[in-house]
Amino acid sequence: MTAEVINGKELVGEIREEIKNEVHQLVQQGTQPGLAVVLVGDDPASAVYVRNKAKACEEAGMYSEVHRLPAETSEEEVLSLIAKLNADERIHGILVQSPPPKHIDEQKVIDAIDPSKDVDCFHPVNVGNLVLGKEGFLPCTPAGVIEILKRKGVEIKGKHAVVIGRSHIVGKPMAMLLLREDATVTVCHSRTSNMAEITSQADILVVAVGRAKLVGKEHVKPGAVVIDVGMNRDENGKLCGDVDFEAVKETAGLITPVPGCVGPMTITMLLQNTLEAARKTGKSSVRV
Ligand SMILES: Nc1nc(=O)c2c([nH]1)NC[C@@H]1CN(c3ccc(C(=O)N[C@@H](CCC(=O)O)C(=O)O)cc3)C=[N+]21
Repeated sequence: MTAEVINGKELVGEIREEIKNEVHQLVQQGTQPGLAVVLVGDDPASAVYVRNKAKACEEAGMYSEVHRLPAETSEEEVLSLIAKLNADERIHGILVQSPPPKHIDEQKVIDAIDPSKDVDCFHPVNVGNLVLGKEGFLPCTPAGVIEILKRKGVEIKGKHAVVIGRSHIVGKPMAMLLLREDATVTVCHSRTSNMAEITSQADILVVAVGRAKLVGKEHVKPGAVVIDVGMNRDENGKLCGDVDFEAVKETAGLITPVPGCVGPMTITMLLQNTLEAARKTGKSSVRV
């Protein structure tokens, strides 16, 4: 058996087209959704992501601004920029690229973001609402994974979903979202023993660890849906996920490629959240 490889470009293109139409309508009502991205330091990978986010905003008809701050910027200066963006009526979404340089307390910066502008869904208020199942922003990468599953017609309810990884950004909120969709959820991590035994029971396997080729054929039940959130460089400097794609492709039923699926879908969910934030705050933006 050979897996169907999900065409991420097609999926993402479809959703971005929908978002673009909704942005257009909102602009006609007098509000242009606006996103501010804050990048502290000069990590080259972060610079690429930030550029991709700004470009996606523009293509969707949104306003975007990128604040590039030198690596030695003080925590105080970042906090004062956040305060300015919180008060800026043109800005509906604020994202501080993670991770910041070590001298900056990331949690402190996140706590300073107005929760109604926290399009990453990293603020404790939004994380709390997510866990309680209340309305609010959904974290971009996990929300993107759910979107992929739904658009591909994968049933989640009653299925065994296994998440590998327990980060605050992906693993934990991913488990929460799958639970909200009525999956039976197991979370594996670096201290899990007999991981293959557990993951090979999964109907849906989401891998978010950050280690190239961690997941092989022995980890995957024949016919399972495998979602690869990893973003690594292999020995030749080529982008690759956490899943040994060539091996697992033979076993899985449905699989996501890296690059070209979860990454662009994450950015799409960021656009979605920014649009929602603009809708909620209503009339405060640029008048056209
Ligand atoms: N506050 C914050 N929010 C984030 O959402 C956030 C962050 N910090 N820090 C870093 C991670 C990483 N991340 C990616 C998003 C898109 C791609 C993406 O589009 N990847 C392309 C490839 C891009 C390339 O060529 O390098 C793909 O998978 O096809 C990758 C990585 C968001 N993150």
